[in-house]
Amino acid sequence: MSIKVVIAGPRGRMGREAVKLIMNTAEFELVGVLDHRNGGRDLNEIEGFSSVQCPVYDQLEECFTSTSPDVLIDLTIPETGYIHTKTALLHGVRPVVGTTGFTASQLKELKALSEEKKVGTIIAPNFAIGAVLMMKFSAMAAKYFPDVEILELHHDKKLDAPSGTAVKTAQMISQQREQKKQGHPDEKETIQGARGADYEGMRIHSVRLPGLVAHQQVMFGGEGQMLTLRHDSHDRASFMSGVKVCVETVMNLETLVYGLENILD
Ligand SMILES: NC(=O)C1=CN([C@@H]2O[C@H](COP(=O)(O)OP(=O)(O)OC[C@H]3O[C@@H](n4cnc5c(N)ncnc54)[C@H](O)[C@@H]3O)[C@@H](O)[C@H]2O)C=CC1
Ligand SMILES: O=C(O)C1=N[C@H](C(=O)O)C[C@H](O)C1
Repeated sequence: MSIKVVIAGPRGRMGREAVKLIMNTAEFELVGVLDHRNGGRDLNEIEGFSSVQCPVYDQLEECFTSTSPDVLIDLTIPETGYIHTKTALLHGVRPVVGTTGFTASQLKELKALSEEKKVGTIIAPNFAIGAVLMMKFSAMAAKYFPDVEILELHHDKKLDAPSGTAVKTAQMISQQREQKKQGHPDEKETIQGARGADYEGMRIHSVRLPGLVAHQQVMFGGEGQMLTLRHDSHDRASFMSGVKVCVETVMNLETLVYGLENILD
């Protein structure tokens, strides 16, 4: 039996890749898409989708009622993605969320709702296996190198900063080290923001430039040595094997999983 999927944000950079993935995977069926600007049309009327037949909705509830999907893939923007995820949980539809920028309290609320409704949910700040390994290796390294700074670099159309990946990396590192104020105890910024964002004493620096896709460098400093871990997504195809695993796995979950590393062997 196929897994029925709805995609929110099909015209986006990630949404377009996700439409291709679902269309090219025999076990998945694209039953609808949510696009706030094109409700009532068919996807094949929209530029770039001439070979994909599928109804477009601008209201999520109507989409769910008409298509009875198993899974919602959300690839939109933070505020909207949060509302979509909540709405999906209330309708018994399993969310697979790539959208980043949710607050800690939103994540907590969605986790509680997922558990209450027993509706599996995956929120993955990064679907690329290489990025997940970089995060895991960073957490391992932090035990030996507690002085660390994160540099994330993205295209200049990105809305949230720091990236979801950088925040998740910092969280994973902070589970392996004591909170630590880094740098000189008396350091002063002469231009505000020079030292980056502060996550439990760990600095996160965000670069936004045309020409970039999605990149992160985690730098560890020790006595007379440096360790640098870096991952580069040069193409959004890098995220799609992770999306596929999430859609398959979420079917067997009854709680919320935050991070692809928690479902990989
Ligand atoms: N988890 C992961 O591996 C990855 C996550 N992302 C995240 O995915 C999200 C989307 O990224 P991109 O595709 O690059 O962005 P994009 O800007 O290309 O696409 C965003 C989509 O959201 C839709 N949208 C905007 N406002 C909306 C609203 N009010 N209602 C419904 N739809 C709305 C737009 O029409 C567009 O299709 C971002 O949060 C980004 O950080 C991006 C790449 C990888
Ligand atoms: O917006 C992006 O492009 C990306 N967003 C995710 C994030 O915020 O970490 C994942 C990846 O870095 C690409």
